[in-house]
Amino acid sequence: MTKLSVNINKLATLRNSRGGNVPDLITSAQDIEAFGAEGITIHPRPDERHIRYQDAKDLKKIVTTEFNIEGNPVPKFIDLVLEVKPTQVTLVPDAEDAITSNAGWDTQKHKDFLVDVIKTFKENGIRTSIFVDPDVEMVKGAAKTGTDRIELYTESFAHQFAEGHKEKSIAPFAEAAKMAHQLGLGINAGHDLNLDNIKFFKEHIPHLLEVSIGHALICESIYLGLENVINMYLHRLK
Ligand SMILES: CC(=O)[C@@H](O)[C@H](O)COP(=O)(O)O
Ligand SMILES: NCC(=O)COP(=O)(O)O
Repeated sequence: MTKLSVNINKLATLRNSRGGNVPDLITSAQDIEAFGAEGITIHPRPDERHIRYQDAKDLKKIVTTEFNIEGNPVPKFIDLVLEVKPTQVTLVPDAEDAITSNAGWDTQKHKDFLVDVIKTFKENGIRTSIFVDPDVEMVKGAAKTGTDRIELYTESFAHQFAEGHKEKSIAPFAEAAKMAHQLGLGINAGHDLNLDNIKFFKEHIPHLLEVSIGHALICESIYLGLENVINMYLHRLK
């Protein structure tokens, strides 16, 4: 059974674009859970361009499924996570100016740093996951950090899958996942997963515990909801 955690960054982007509180992230998260999602993911970035640090605190009060906070463990982020105490923290090596996450950890180069922060989070009862590329050596390095789980960075899979290279797209992920399972690591995955590629990914990655999906899920929701909403307006305008 693979849990679906919905990343609500894009709802915050929409809210912030108008300066008000529409859509309301609290109501949205509650509805997303009511519709069956098994987790809520947020990825506050240092510039707070979508999720604000205050959102993390407010969401903690109402999320009843798994609450997953992702981000680069800079001091401000570590303090936030220790205060909020989500179910899971996912560590991502984001550059400050990155448009979106674009690489996994070098788990060998950053081993000592990761060991330290992971220990701190685990001592506070927070499950840890670290974002890694589908590279067996990086998975082996992850196992040495003490993390509970890894999150496989699926951008390369999604890109190659969309170009029709299905077998090539999944091969490194299947290998990395096999190694992670052998080493006792839980397996999450995320980035650019969507309605077209998720079934294939799930079928080829055994022991997949959780996927976090945001950008595509919100775009798909807008598109698949358009017909319904346009008709509701037309009905009211009769
Ligand atoms: C780690 C990851 O892949 C996602 O959290 C993604 O980075 C979402 O962040 P943005 O919504 O800022 O693109
Ligand atoms: N961890 C990945 C995530 O939360 C969502 O990524 P995306 O679906 O917005 O690419």
